[in-house]
Amino acid sequence: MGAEPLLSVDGVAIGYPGPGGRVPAVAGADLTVGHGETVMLIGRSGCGKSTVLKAVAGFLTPSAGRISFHGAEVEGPAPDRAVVFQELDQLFPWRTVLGNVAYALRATGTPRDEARARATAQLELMGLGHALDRHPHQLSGGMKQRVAIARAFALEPRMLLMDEPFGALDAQTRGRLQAELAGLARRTRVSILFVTHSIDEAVLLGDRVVVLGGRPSSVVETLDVAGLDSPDTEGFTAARRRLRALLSDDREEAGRAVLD
Ligand SMILES: Nc1ncnc2c1ncn2[C@@H]1O[C@H](COP(=O)(O)OP(=O)(O)OP(=O)(O)O)[C@@H](O)[C@H]1O
Repeated sequence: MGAEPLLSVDGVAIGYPGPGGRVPAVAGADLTVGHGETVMLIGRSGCGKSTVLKAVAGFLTPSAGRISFHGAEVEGPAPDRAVVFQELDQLFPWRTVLGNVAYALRATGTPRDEARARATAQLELMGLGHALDRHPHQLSGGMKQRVAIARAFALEPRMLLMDEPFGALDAQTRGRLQAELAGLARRTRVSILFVTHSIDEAVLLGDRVVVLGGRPSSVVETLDVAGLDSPDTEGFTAARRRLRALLSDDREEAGRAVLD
């Protein structure tokens, strides 16, 4: 791991336009992601996880604070930060599986033949070699997410930004894709910032878990969960217990804020 983190989010605040002016969503996000590290972002629904991820992607501009990536301030989206969303309809429905992945490479300046070759190799690596000519409507949910992940990896980004990519999948498919992602991340040493609702997913996939809480939200705790990849172990259970406590505290706080 290099001395400087790949991603550094410092004192970031983000709001959205509301009827009476700007409504703050995130008040103080502070986190880092090191080279080759997987950092999970967790918090109750609506606490601003996706908002932070979108700002790192360059889709939203913070009203305060700073996001630096690979030594420069984030000024907009770029292929060095590839995004995978939860929605199963993030592929172009009129393009084939191969076309979807090759298109992303073409759009970032890769020559046609090289784009097709790289796309084919990545899709084969992810067990989709038999489905290159299919269209998205001919795929299962798990296959669609696998294509979206293949498309992101094909770009060879420095960082993957994943917004609940497995949230719409059944438990079995989710487990399979989690294992595949962990394997790919290990092999490629890509860095990952991953939003999840699931405590077990956070502990299983993460090196660290960043907990967002409060309203507007800020980082309430960061947990080291590196190496905890078996749910039956004492370390895994302790991390799960701590995260449950933090998340239920935050739900109580949120409830009080509504009642006050
Ligand atoms: N485009 C938008 N315009 C106005 N408000 C928004 C917009 N996007 C999000 N918000 C608000 O900002 C807050 C944070 O939303 P965000 O989607 O980042 O939360 P989240 O933690 O990712 O939620 P979830 O876990 O439910 O996906 C919420 O109160 C939400 O209603």
